[in-house]
Amino acid sequence: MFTLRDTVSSLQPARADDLGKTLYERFREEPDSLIIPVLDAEDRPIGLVERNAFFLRMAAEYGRALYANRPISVLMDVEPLVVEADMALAEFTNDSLSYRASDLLRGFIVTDGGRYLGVGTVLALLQAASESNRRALAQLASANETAERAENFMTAVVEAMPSMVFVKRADDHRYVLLNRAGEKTLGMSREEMIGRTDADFYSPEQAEIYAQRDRDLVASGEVRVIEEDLVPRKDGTMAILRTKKIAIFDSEGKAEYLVGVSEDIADRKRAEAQIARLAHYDPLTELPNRVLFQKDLGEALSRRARSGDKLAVHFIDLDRFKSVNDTLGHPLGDALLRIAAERLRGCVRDGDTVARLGGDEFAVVQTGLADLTGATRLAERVVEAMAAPFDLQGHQVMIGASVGVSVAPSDGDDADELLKKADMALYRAKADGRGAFHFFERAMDEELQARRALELDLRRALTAGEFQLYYQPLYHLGDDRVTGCEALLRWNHPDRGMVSPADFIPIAEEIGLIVQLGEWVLRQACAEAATWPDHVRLAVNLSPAQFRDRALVSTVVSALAVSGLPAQRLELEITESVLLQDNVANMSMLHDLKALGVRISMDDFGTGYSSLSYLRSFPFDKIKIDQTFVRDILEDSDAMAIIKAVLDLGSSLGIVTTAEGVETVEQLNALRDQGCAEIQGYFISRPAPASEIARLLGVEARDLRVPEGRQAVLTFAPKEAPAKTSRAKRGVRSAKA
Ligand SMILES: Nc1nc2c(ncn2[C@@H]2O[C@@H]3COP(=O)(O)O[C@H]4[C@@H](O)[C@H](n5cnc6c(=O)[nH]c(N)nc65)O[C@@H]4COP(=O)(O)O[C@H]3[C@H]2O)c(=O)[nH]1
Repeated sequence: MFTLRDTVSSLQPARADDLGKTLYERFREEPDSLIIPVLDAEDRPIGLVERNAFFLRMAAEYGRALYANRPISVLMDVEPLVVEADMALAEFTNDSLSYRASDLLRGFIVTDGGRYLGVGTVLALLQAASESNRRALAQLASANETAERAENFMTAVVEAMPSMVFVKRADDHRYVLLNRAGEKTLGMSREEMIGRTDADFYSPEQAEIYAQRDRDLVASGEVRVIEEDLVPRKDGTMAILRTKKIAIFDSEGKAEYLVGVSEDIADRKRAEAQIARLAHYDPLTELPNRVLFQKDLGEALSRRARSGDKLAVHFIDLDRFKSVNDTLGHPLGDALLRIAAERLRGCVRDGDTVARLGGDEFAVVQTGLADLTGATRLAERVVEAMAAPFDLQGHQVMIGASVGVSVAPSDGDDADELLKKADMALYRAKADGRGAFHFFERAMDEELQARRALELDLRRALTAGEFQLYYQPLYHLGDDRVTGCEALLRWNHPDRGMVSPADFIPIAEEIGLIVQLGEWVLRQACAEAATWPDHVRLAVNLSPAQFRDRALVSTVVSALAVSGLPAQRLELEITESVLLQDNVANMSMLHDLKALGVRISMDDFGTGYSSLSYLRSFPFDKIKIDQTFVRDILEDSDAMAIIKAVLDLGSSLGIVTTAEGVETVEQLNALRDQGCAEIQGYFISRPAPASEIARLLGVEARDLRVPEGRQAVLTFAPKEAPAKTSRAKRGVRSAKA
């Protein structure tokens, strides 16, 4: 007996928890699969995903981003028609008149004992019917009236099929059938078509191609697929069809009919083109994305190798984009990126590639250069174009851009290498003050290697016990004694010797090590300070990056509890950048710390924005005047005026003021004359290890005083050899602000 088992083609199913991107890849690799059945863990069918519906969904804006990583169970839109394999075709055709035509046409799932076996398609039904040489139909006919029902069924199905179905006679290639979808696809009625051949509709060349295909089909006896065929419609427009054809043979093996099913793939082609576009273009700016940029750069480099010209890669980063995005919101941030992309397009020549690599990073491939003049000009044009104000719905915004440039062949001839070197040059342009461009130089590579090595060493240093704390006294001029010590971190590198905190703290911030390191400093310093006399406070620097760690307050609580140091003896020094970034959260942490009884100092005052509003926004216990003012106090009347103003401000707000970097008795006396309460600096003592400080504090408690005289009295010799610092100290803790 002819059963549905004979119509099953095995089609690899998907699992409910597979991801959308698995389906996407399968549909692309298997153009024959119109559906993919979805199974549960026990191999039972639970759904179907349709090719066209799926592609349209993935091609929609953000479609891929939305669905690619979702499980297939979310993407199933169709309840499958499930039939058991042993069902007789006769019975199926009987029953099938009650099914929805679309269920059948899309394909139905055939199971064996409830478990998935494969899919049945209408085309497979037709084919199976011919292969069994009408045996099935004859049997059906004998089973009273079933043949007629089967034929009715077949006709109903063929008519309802959304794909074009046509049948020709195998001997003279005359059309004998065209379904409704076929009439629509070709723009021709069946009356016009039936009884004629292709030669009656198409050019002789076209008709001959079709005739040859038909002859091949009969000769091979196999299913043939024409992946993409441009077929003229009656009105002259073109249909894009994918056609599957089979020949149907009679009992003597003579070809009787040629059956074709054509699918109009114009929509699918459009969706695929859209997807290809999404894979290569940035939807926001419509510029090529990183993938296409790298492809274009690779091709441009091959052309360059033949022509011998130079080629430049410009890596462009918008300078203050993040703050625009944060303050004006993402829609205006997007608008800015679109305008920036437009300006960049306006800077380059036709044939050069402008791409958005992501975020606020863009890149340009500039080809056909005889020397570096052209590259310099382009970089200048980009910097200039980005420096002009951006009008964002009435907000005038200035951001600027920095550019790093690498050149082939002098900096390399490989896409990744050139991009990497342009990036290094960009890093330098930013470090040099932004709004500038820089060409790659070999030394940058060496610097980068050195920095990488330092990063690796730094990650290791904490466990290797290479960090140590030094302490520098804070001297109270009114009480004439040391009333506190500031903990200053030292890294004793096994090969490099002492590395300055100005060199390694910014790196620790960048690589995220500062939280761990800062916690070590707090715990170590609290433990050491707990052994000092009760009136001596401990000051500890906090990096803005430590405020990103929501556990900061509990770390402080724990360091105090474990060491037994009273909270009132701990002073935390912050810079104003802590108040600049993520203001609300940081402010609430500062209040929590203050509520513990810990004192909060504003460090390096006078170097940044020094906005008075910061002093009003939080009840600071202390202001530390930056050492640059103290250094100039005797020579520069402006420095003196600023110090006076800060001292007045401190006293009117009831905040203690400390002057940093006091190196001479003249500076000390000048500060004392202005009413400064507290000083810190080499004149009192250089930073020294804990053991020295403990000794000093013991001695000092007995008899050391700073007199009105001329020399330093904390006769304690400077113990610290100065560390080599390659960067200015200023802004060390605000590097990431
Ligand atoms: N020329 C001169 N310099 C003086 C004088 N008196 C003190 N100094 C130096 O000035 C710096 C004062 O620390 P800072 O402003 O908080 O500046 C510190 C601070 O911002 C940061 N830092 C140090 N330790 C830590 C730490 O444990 N955590 C964090 N987050 N930052 C730290 O590194 C910066 C540099 O630290 P150091 O190199 O130890 O440099 C120290 C100190 O050695 C003087 O009379 N003349």
